[in-house]
Amino acid sequence: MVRHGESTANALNRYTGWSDVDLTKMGEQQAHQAAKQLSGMEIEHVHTSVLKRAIMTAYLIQDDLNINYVPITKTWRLNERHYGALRGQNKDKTRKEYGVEQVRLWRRSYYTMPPKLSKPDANIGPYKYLDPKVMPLSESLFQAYNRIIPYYVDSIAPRLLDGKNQLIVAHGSTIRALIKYLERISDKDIDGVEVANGKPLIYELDSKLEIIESNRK
Ligand SMILES: O=C(O)[C@@H](CO)OP(=O)(O)O
Repeated sequence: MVRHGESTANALNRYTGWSDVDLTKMGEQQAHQAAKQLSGMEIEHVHTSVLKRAIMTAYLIQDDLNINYVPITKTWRLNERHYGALRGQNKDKTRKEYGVEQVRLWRRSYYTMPPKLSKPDANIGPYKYLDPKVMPLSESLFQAYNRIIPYYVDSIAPRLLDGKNQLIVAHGSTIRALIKYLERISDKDIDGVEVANGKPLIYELDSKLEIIESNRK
């Protein structure tokens, strides 16, 4: 699992969520670094979100590994957690306005929802055929988990059971949800888990999809 490289919003310290922002030059370099760490692994399927910071990271990694031919699935289910009305705001500014503890809860608690949008985003582009009823106004990690894990169960686990290594290029909270599921981390303890840009988390699983080894500290 790889979190996308640094985005323009990360560089400006802004809440991002479903905003579709580009990678910075540093973000592209982080993707190349990630590819170096993955070299030698036989990857048979790539999964990413419908957000271009993850898609571009995936493409750069595929290109460096010379596995451009490997099928890639882009799904809204792997999108970052939706940051609601915080989207686009500067994180330090919100700390000053709402306090450090409130911001910590919005960013890292499992059940806290960020303030909602007044109406959902338009059903256009990658969301054109997505049931409007599931377009979020904002999401807690719990809500994001409930859309992410069915994708893991339906589309990633069957290929793992078939012995296939797969690359998931996604987002901080998407990957936190997957870590929570794979490592059975409690609702409380997940608030201490951080995921760095462009640093592959490699899990080796047994035939029951339990972890044999991982490089996550
Ligand atoms: O803004 C976001 O969408 C995420 C990831 O960059 O930020 P945070 O780490 O604050 O959840």
